[in-house]
Amino acid sequence: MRIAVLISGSGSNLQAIIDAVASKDLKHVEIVAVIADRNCYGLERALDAELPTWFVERSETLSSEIDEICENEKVDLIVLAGFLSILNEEFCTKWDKKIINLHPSLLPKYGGMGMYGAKVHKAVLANNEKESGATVHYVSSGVDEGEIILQESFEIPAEADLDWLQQKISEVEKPLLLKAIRKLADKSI
Ligand SMILES: Nc1nc2c(c(=O)[nH]1)N[C@@H](CN(C=O)c1ccc(C(=O)N[C@@H](CCC(=O)O)C(=O)O)cc1)CN2
Ligand SMILES: NCC(=O)N[C@@H]1O[C@H](COP(=O)([O-])[O-])[C@@H](O)[C@H]1O
Repeated sequence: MRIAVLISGSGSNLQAIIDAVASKDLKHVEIVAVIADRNCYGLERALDAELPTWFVERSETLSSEIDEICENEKVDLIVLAGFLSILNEEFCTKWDKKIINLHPSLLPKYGGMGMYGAKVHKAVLANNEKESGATVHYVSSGVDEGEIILQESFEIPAEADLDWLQQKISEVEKPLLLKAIRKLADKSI
């Protein structure tokens, strides 16, 4: 399965995919494109791994530029791994059930516009939630509204702070994302 990974940040989840492919923990998967919408450390990770990499500026044409790359590279699955631009309706319709997103909460809670990165963790802690987790879902035109593929939850201890939650989410979401990609890759054989 030919995958494109879309990033906007440090790329630790991209690195998890890179490492899983290299170690054959993720079989029948090839990263054929890494696409960033801003300068970010994830780009360095992609270049270090000598992966085909694109930088697409945030603009009205972002979705169509990403579409062209994914068409040209014959992408089978688009993985949003910390990607922070909203893909337009035309793109989401065309690539329906071929785009997945990793989100750092138990959707439908703490999803939608404005809910990304530490903003999610701060909201979860502010509401004194007793559990949280990560979600992998199909991407639809609405933000974080697509069909859920997999979720992994954990209890939040009373003494948990932002650092604890960020670390716990980071630990939980990487195997969850790999499990989702593996599930879709196995289906595609
Ligand atoms: N059409 C869709 N596009 C995207 C989805 C989606 O479900 N449907 N998921 C997001 C990822 N995401 C949460 O998982 C998310 C990303 C960004 C935002 C947000 O509020 N973004 C801000 C800008 C942030 C920035 O560029 O620094 C905004 O658009 O104003 C919310 C949720 C990826 N795309
Ligand atoms: N709403 C989307 C969102 O918040 N995604 C989150 O961004 C981080 C990216 O980390 P990374 O760049 O190190 O992979 C991850 O925690 C991911 O769940």
